[in-house]
Amino acid sequence: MAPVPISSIKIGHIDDVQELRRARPTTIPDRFVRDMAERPSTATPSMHIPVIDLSKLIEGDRDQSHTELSKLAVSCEEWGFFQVVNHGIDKEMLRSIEKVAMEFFMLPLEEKQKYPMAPGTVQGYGQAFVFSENQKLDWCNMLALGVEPLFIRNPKLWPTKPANFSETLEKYSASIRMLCQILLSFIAMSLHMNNDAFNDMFGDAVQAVRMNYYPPCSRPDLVLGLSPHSDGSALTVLQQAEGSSVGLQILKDDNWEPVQPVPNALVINIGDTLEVLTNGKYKSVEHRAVTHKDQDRLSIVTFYAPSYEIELGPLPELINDNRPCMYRKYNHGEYSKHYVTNKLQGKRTLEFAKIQTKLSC
Ligand SMILES: COC(=O)C(/C=C/C1=C(C)CCCC1(C)C)=C/O[C@H]1C=C(C)C(=O)O1
Ligand SMILES: O=C(O)CCC(=O)C(=O)O
Ligand SMILES: [Fe+2]
Repeated sequence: MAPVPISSIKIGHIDDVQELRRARPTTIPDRFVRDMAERPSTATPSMHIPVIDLSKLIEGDRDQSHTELSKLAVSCEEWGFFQVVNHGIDKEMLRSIEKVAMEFFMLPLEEKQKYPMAPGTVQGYGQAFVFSENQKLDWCNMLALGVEPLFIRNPKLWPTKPANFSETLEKYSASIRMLCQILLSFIAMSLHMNNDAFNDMFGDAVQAVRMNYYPPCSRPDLVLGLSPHSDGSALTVLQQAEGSSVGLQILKDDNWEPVQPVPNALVINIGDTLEVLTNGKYKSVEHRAVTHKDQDRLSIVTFYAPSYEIELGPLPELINDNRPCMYRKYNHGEYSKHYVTNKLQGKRTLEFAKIQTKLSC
């Protein structure tokens, strides 16, 4: 995907938050301090998003799989989020990706800066989605990499330290890819569609990984770890590293609700692409990350989306009198370009595809 011309973007100096934390300034630099309306409130109760047991879907008896499939439908329709347990990915694999990611973030800044995320691009180490000097910054360091298909990879941005980084990421990504395909087949079934419908439609699916490291922040009440956004993917798989602080929040009934991690579960969320394909039946829900005063946090996020060539739009079987067509047809490559060239701003990116007037599809 073509990066935005670097010369056209003035983003100013971006402080590295791990270095900021180390320096322990008495005040938080202004570029990180959010306007009042955006600041996270402290006293929110922790709520439990639905938990789906994949083993019941795959090998449960008729009743179990039927009940779990209905739970999956409700999760996608009412929450846009669920946690999946018994997903088949070994604990060792989960720990090994956490270990290499953490080892990378703990390297000296000069080493990490060998893999810079250039302004206007989304791959490498740094802060993505920054397009102006007066944009507020997230209290987060990230390493984002395209994984599949091979042409989206930029091998120069794959860290050589720790030595087993690439091998671990390859193995992890292959198992997460399989999980996404399995989940998409059950999601299709939950919509009374053929189980292969999405996997066949997606072609050679695009897969990218983003590792987010949130150092502690002395004023978690003033900053955000990650700005509110919905994901542009079809599905996102989010791993909250073992021992991390609670940090993910989802917008539910106009309240920011923290997601309590379930040990070894993976958090799955519906991205904009499935919202469009299902004509808004399944929701791509806004979410953000907050920071903690004393604890750091690591999340490993996989975005899974159709091939760039694919033309998308609401599926005809999900358009009816009760649910008139909400989105126009578009090319997924164009949407990806639109997504990565705009700042994260709630669900605004999806306006790209929204039908504003009462046109038919
Ligand atoms: C920091 O990056 C993101 O948050 C992100 C980007 C993903 C990508 C890469 C790192 C490499 C090239 C492909 C892609 C754009 C997927 C979010 O990804 C979402 C946004 C879209 C669109 C999507 O499919 O996933
Ligand atoms: O770190 C988190 O919990 C949220 C990450 C996220 O939403 C993302 O990377 O898109
Ligand atoms: Fe996200």
